[in-house]
Amino acid sequence: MTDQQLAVSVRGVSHRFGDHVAVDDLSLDIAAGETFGLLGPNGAGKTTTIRMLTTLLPLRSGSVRIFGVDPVTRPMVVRRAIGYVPQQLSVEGALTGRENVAWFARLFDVPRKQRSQRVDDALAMLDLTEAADRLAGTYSGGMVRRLELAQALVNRPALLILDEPTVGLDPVARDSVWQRVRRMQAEYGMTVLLTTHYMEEAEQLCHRVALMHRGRLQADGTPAELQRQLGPEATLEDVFRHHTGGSLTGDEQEGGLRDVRSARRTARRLG
Ligand SMILES: Nc1ncnc2c1ncn2[C@@H]1O[C@H](COP(=O)(O)OP(=O)(O)OP(=O)(O)O)[C@@H](O)[C@H]1O
Repeated sequence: MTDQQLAVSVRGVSHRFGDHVAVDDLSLDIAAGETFGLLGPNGAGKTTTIRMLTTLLPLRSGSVRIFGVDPVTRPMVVRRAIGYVPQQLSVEGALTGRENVAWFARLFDVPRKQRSQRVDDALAMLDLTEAADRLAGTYSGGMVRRLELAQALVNRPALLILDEPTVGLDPVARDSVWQRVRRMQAEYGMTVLLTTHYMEEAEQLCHRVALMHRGRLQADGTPAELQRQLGPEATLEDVFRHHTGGSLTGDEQEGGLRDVRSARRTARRLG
């Protein structure tokens, strides 16, 4: 596969926080147009990896290419190609849904003449047209998440990166986010990279997945391939448990604290 057919190519990437190795010699490829899931328990290194791909963290060792472009030497080209929905809230409650998306359109340098159409299109794609002129502070958790997707979509990114897109949402809101992600992907043909703890989400959305544990890549392939390797009856959750030593939440202590943080984030979202 050539560099252009690869949306993301990661080679031998590591990242330390002090003595702690958060990402350890990671290599993976994501083909253009596929939906790729980065799976792993709390603290596996998923967000750190994403932050390096999006140029938010410096790349200290190894190499990354986004559509063949080196983010170290051409960070602006890479940033323009990427739409990023982080775990932290990126919606301003005192602005309307439309104003939130318009703000992102300005941030991303969407040409002035196209802005209002692009904002309308992004809101429509996420089924937020009717609620567009309400303050985002009045939105439900699921609507906030859809508004964040609309923000990330407004510059028509070639690569959409979603960090735990449905954490803290109820099953109905989760399903509605999944539908929109599928629709966005089908309509714009973009590459999607998402992280998730939910194996059902990975099975529903992802063409291929990679499993990380303690900073290292443990396995990658299609969900069906990984399941087959383990046995005829294996589920993706069995695969996950097999490669992470049985834990869906990582190190118990760390998982506890991080779960609280994640629940707080969700509560803020909903509140
Ligand atoms: N800014 C930081 N300073 C110090 N340590 C950090 C920092 N960010 C992350 N870490 C540590 O690096 C490791 C990987 O964290 P990371 O957030 O990448 O994991 P994750 O797989 O995204 O987890 P989660 O699913 O909980 O978001 C963890 O042990 C975490 O505590």
